[in-house]
Amino acid sequence: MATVHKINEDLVKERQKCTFNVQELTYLLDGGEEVTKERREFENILRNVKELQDEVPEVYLSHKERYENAVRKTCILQNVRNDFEKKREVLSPRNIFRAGYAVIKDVSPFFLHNGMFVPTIIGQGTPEQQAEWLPKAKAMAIIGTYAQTELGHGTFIRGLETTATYDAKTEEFILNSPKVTSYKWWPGGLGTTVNHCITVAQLYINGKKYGIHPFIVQIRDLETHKPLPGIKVGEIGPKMGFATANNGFLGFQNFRIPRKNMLMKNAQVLKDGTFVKGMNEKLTYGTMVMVRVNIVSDSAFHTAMAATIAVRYAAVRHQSQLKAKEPEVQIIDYLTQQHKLFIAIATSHAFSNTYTWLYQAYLKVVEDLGKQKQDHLPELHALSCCLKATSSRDAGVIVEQCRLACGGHGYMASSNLPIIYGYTTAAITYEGEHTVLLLQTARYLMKAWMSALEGKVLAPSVAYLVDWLKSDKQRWQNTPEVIVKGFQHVAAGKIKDAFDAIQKHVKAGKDYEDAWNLASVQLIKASEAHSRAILCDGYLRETVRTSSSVSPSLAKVLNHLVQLYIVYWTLETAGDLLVYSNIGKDDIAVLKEKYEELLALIRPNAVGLVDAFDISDEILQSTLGSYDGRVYERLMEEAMKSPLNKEPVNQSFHKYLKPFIKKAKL
Ligand SMILES: CCCCC/C=C\C/C=C\C/C=C\CCC(=O)SCCNC(=O)CCNC(=O)[C@H](O)C(C)(C)COP(=O)(O)OP(=O)(O)OC[C@H]1O[C@@H](n2cnc3c(N)ncnc32)[C@H](O)[C@@H]1OP(=O)(O)O
Ligand SMILES: Cc1cc2nc3c(=O)[nH]c(=O)nc-3n(C[C@H](O)[C@H](O)[C@H](O)COP(=O)(O)OP(=O)(O)OC[C@H]3O[C@@H](n4cnc5c(N)ncnc54)[C@H](O)[C@@H]3O)c2cc1C
Repeated sequence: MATVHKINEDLVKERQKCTFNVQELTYLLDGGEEVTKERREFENILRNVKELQDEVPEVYLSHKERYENAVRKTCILQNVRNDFEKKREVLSPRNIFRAGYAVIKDVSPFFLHNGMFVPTIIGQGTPEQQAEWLPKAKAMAIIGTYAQTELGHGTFIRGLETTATYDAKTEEFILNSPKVTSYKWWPGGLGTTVNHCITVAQLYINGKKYGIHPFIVQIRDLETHKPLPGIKVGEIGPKMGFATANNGFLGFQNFRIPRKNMLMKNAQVLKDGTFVKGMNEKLTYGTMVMVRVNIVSDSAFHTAMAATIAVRYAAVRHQSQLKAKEPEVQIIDYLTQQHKLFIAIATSHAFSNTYTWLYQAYLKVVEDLGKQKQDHLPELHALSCCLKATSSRDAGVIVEQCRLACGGHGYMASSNLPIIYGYTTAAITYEGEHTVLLLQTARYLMKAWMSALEGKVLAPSVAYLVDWLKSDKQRWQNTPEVIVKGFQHVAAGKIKDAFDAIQKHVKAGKDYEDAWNLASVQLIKASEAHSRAILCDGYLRETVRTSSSVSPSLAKVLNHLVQLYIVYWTLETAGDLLVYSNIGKDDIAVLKEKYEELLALIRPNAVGLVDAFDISDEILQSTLGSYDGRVYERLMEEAMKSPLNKEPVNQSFHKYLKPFIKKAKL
């Protein structure tokens, strides 16, 4: 039987101080009591699977052992999931994603199978193609990944070099990687795990290029797992994080696949080689839009994990005295510590709220596309790009801030903050590099600005541009609603400035593309400001909406958090607000005080708020952040697992140190 330890006394006191019902907030964050129950039930089953317990912490395993252990555990996880889903509902993707952490500790080699392979078959395949591959993929009789990026190109996907040349005689495509730069590079699981992949390649018919399209390709023998003839596949080696994701490379040499393997929901190649264009060629990029939306949810979760670790640790940790002769204080009582940590809690809420409405917008566009309507696609693309970019970047900054807030112990692998950081920082690059995605949104914003100048009706997310053009700047008030308007004014002002900068360069004789490049620093700043306005506006609106359906005590805390988020960003961007809105120096002084008041209001609820994220110790995997707060004991227990502590004298002493010291003495 597992030993039950006493909960740290500081944490007990913190939990007694909490003014709201933690469970109520957990249900709200999960999307309902049923979802929480389902999640807890599944996590509980996993907790009791003996084979999933690691005897040796993963950090001490070799690269190869770590991967093999991850595959072993992923297969067990999948079987447990299948059994669970046979008896009950299909688990929600978010619950699967969370539970995965309790098992893999890092990134699963099956991540891309569930994250992109299956969704691409659904999003890009015809009903016949779905009928052929989906049952096998869902049951994991075939395992796949999404192979788009190449050594030479990740961002500019129109420049991909893998070719798929149609041979009408045999009704096949011939796949080739003409140069080293054409090799696929990065896809998760591709190294040694998957036997199939979605390959994105340039389509050629009768010598004519038809752009990039997705193909479903079997790359390994299903029985022997050996690469099929014409396939060169392998793993790309160690990275900053993603240790067990098994990212790989892939090259093709005259590799033939049947015509039906081109995913043809959007564009088709008929038997005789006729190319049938789709409604919009950018629909081929559909899986990326979906994943960008999901990354907002991932960012919320990673921020919640880091906040849970750092807030609990800050409640347990005592260091220095505030006043002489008084005991050392809990570090959470330093205002600077609250400044580092409470924004982490609020940010996670901001992203969760944003994901809720963004995901609904995504579903609406998918529904519309089914009816051949694509009016809202450009707006969704612009929103998913800037919100993916901003949420992943903010999450990266916050996770690092939480690590720093844990002092030296935050640097320990056993704090789990390094792994969480490895994950969050990767998300800033993958699925569309940060700057590149901000520039995609900027492209949309420039068009929106032009439409606003022409007096056209704009999509809801940019409608503030019309208001800004029509009205004088609103009289400043330090209310959340007026501050959000202020953020919109900053965005509108920066959008106008970037637009004018482009025009200035064009008037001076530059090509539009060069003018764009010359204005691009301003363009990304405009995009960031737009993103912040969207985040604050959406978070505020969602909080107002949910507040009416929760208990008054919880509504009050949610209100403190949203205010903290808005005031924090007001103070962070005060310079911009002074330039573009009616805020005055005195308003900023008042908001500084307001911010300090909010920190004080949140302080008694800090531990309750992170408890409400309901991240189990098995998922958190942190010596610093466990529910019971046994920080020092756990640090020592984990240190004792080091192989270097298994023998009193390491052999290197006899081999190297002893002769070295002897020589030094002479
Ligand atoms: C809830 C639980 C979650 C669990 C898991 C969640 C997630 C995790 C899963 C997996 C993630 C793990 C690993 C990541 C895997 C990858 O990284 S896969 C590879 C991703 N690669 C990229 O993202 C590449 C980025 N590049 C691009 O997207 C494009 O090249 C580009 C930058 C957009 C440019 O494309 P281009 O064709 O050159 O277009 P151009 O800039 O010329 O624009 C033309 C018009 O097209 C519009 N447009 C562009 N993209 C889209 C789109 N996706 N949808 C709709 N429209 C689009 C663009 O706005 C332009 O419109 P105009 O009207 O002409 O202005
Ligand atoms: C952990 C991880 C997992 C991944 N998994 C997968 C996967 O499963 N499948 C897959 O296909 N891919 C995957 N990728 C690849 C990933 O999608 C690409 O790395 C990403 O899209 C960025 O492309 P790139 O590497 O070509 O960067 P580059 O485009 O070369 O970026 C380098 C620099 O150039 C700048 N830059 C590039 N173009 C422009 C421009 N137009 N304007 C201004 N600046 C520009 C960028 O801002 C950046 O600073 C993964 C990557 C990582 C790190």
